[in-house]
Amino acid sequence: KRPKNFPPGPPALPILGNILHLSIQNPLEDFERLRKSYGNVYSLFIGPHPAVVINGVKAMKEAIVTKATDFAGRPQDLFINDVTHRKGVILVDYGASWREHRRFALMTMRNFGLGKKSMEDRIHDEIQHTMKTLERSIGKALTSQVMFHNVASNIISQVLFGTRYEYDNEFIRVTVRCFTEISKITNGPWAMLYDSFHFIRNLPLPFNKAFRNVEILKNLLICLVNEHKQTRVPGEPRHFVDCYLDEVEKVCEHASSFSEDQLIMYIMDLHFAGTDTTSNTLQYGFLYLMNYPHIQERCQQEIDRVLEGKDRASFEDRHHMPYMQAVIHEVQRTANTVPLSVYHCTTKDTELMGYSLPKGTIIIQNMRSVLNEEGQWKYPHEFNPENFLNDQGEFVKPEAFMPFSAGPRMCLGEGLARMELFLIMVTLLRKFKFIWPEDAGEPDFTPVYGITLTPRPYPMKVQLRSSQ
Ligand code: HEM
Repeated sequence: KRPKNFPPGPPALPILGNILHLSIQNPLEDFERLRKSYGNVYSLFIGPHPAVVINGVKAMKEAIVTKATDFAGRPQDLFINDVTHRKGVILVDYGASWREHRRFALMTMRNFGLGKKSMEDRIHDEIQHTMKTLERSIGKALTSQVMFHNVASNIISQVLFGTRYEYDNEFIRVTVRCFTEISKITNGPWAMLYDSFHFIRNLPLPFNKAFRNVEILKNLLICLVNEHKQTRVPGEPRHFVDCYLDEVEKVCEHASSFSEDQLIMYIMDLHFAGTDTTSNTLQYGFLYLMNYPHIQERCQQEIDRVLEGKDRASFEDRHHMPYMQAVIHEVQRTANTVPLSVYHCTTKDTELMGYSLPKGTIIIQNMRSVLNEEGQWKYPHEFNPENFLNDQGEFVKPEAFMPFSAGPRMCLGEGLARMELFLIMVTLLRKFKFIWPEDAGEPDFTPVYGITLTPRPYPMKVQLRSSQ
């Protein structure tokens, strides 16, 4: 039963909640359909759990920016919480442990070069390896799927462990596979059934694969942390893991939430969040650029002009590349990489757009409702970089651009992701032309649903650009 003055929504059935109103394969269309019937703030029951779906910039900002802390919790009784043992940073509830770990990640990433030349160097080093993969594929069709996951995984690995892995190394192959599978299982049909029906939680059903994958990843990370413990010099950190271990030693001196046990899930969180998001955005980026060759060419003209005489792009160059900036932002807008953000929950009884929401209500951000919102974009429903250009051809960012969400829980890797997207796309487009193979048929932009949206595997042909 809906609490008093709770947002409206479709009638919920006992035990089943609203599961029959949603496609368990991909509920995104249903979220849009329900918005048309019930408005920008409506409610659903995920089994016994009341949830509110937020749509459109106005409601979204009121919740996660204006009433920030009221909406900054994370639900704790879902599939994903059991899989990640309620540790780490992404899914941890609003409170001291989350705050300390978030602050630590932001500070340590800055100390290890974010916003500085050293992070650009790491990204460029990794791009060199991708370029070799592409050079070997000239004239043949290749699939970009694993390639972009490898790049993104290695960049965040450099920050976390000070290491990159050859693309055929066991560690990177297993982690990328496990991350990709977890991303799909976690928002997939079995997770939805797990969240709705408590009695199936101990049964041997397909969702157990996510638990197995997390165990595999945990064991790999425990070995890795143990190796680093053998060689570290306290007080002289080489990377994120060393910094954290220094912090754990300080715990003896003052109360803190830092522990070695936390560390494993924490680095898994950062590694996962840093891999599956950027790589899927890049995959969409190149899919669009191959199918809109005039846009690809216009990017290349701007890149050639701005980088003339320079060996490589720097992140600062973005200020002289309004078109490239517009294209990258348009890729992010249309890719809608994290379609339901990460579920929030209310930390106390609160209100939203005149409705009353009790403490503990699950909050689902329908990101598409903002990224495609009519009235916010010149061309809400098409891939068109003009969405980010004004009449003078200057780059502008409308307030509805929020693929990283907003407020206290907003993505803490935004700075890194933006640097990666810019340097990778500019460097690859400067050297190569990306071509949709003639025999590949019509492109399919329909995403595979999960925590992240992924394009279906597609072929790509590369040619060296004659001017380079
Ligand atoms: C294109 C790339 C990326 C996109 C679109 C993206 C998007 C998001 C979104 C929508 C959230 C949820 C925010 C909320 O709950 O309100 C999030 C959270 C998060 N992201 Fe990202 N992300 C990206 C890249 C990264 C990278 C590279 C890292 C690496 C460090 C990262 C780390 C995190 C973490 C740790 C959180 C949880 C923050 C918290 O709960 O306090 N993300 N991201």
